[in-house]
Amino acid sequence: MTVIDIPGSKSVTARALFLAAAAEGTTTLLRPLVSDDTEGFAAGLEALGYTVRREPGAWHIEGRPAGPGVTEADVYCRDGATTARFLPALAAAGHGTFRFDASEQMRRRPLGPLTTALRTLGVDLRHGGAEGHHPLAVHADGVKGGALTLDAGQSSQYLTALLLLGPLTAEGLDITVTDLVSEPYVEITLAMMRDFGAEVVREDDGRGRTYRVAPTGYRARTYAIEPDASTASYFFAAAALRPGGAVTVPGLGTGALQGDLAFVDVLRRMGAEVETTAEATTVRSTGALRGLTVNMRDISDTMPTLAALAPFADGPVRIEDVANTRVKECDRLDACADNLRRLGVTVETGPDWIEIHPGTPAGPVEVTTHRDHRIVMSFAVTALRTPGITFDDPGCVKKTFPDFHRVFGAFARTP
Ligand SMILES: O=C(O)C1=C[C@@H](OP(=O)(O)O)[C@@H](O)[C@H](O)C1
Ligand SMILES: C=C(OP(=O)(O)O)C(=O)O
Repeated sequence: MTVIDIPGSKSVTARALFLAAAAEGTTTLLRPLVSDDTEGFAAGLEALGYTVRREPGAWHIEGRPAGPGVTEADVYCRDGATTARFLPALAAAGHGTFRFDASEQMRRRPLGPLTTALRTLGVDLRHGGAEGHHPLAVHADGVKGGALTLDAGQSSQYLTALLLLGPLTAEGLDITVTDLVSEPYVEITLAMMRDFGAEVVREDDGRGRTYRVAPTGYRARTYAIEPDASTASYFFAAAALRPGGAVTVPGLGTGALQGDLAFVDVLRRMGAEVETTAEATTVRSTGALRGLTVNMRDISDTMPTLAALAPFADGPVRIEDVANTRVKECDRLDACADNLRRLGVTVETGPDWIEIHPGTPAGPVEVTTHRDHRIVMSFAVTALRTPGITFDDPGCVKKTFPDFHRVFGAFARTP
């Protein structure tokens, strides 16, 4: 049985950095993810005048409940959507002029509903180019709070950014949501806000759901980051694929925060054996890999993992309700379909679905990654059974897992 230590969760690290920065006191984050996304988030905080002291295995953040420690800043968000969407909300609670920009890839990704919501709250926010995209400037003078309606059908990160801002407003925030994808990420947000002292409730009525956030601020604490469940999906998929394969991931057990751990339920439906204890999750191959139809609206970061595994199933794999994967690091439905077709696999796609037929992928093929870490890590699973797969940009895994090739390669070589 191979035991793999998976690096910390990107989503939990990003939220913890926001909460620590906004809290009263000094927070210590244990086992934060160290990758381009989270280092970019921490660097963004530093540009805004926060202090982040990094030690191996622990980051210490001095909180500033009054907001950024500078009155003017330029923040570069790299490729990270958590950085690009959460930090403008943090800046809005402060006082000053804060300019944000991001990579070409991130500039293409939308954030219009978030910028519209911030303006509704009275924030003077101006775009440097296209409306609803980076670059943008926040001319901040605190946020009074109030009520707003939000469409988070394209990204839950708009809602998370506003929820995180809620406790920093003068009067609190009521957010009524008309549509929502990736809902488990909002559950992570709510749980972590409460861990840092916030009061937030969710009410459902005929019109939809409303999140009511009280103006409590946040309290610093020591917080341990759990391993990244989306990263773990490549190892779980590999274990399910390899004859006699098995892997245990410690730190992702029944109490895990991340919805993406539900990827193992998909593998179980396909025939793998899955065991989840309080401390860990184990996936074992049974030799069977069945086709299935699955709705991945809640766990769409694992759509490419399943797509890359799918040709080896004994029937078609149809993945539904994943339109928002078209506005990630790349259009992931098209990227998965194109690369699978180049490997000789039959694939159909629609606006929000993909169907992959059984087949034997054949190289040599250089996978077109579109600088998307998940395309690389997913097709590394396909490569376990397909000689001749290479990548046009293997290094883009640095977004969430700089050491992926070494760790996954060593895992693949274990008998
Ligand atoms: O809040 C978060 O940390 C995330 C939410 C999800 O995005 P969407 O809500 O845009 O689907 C997910 O895909 C992303 O990797 C991380
Ligand atoms: C979509 C992703 O990242 P983000 O939206 O945080 O940039 C991802 O990590 O798959």
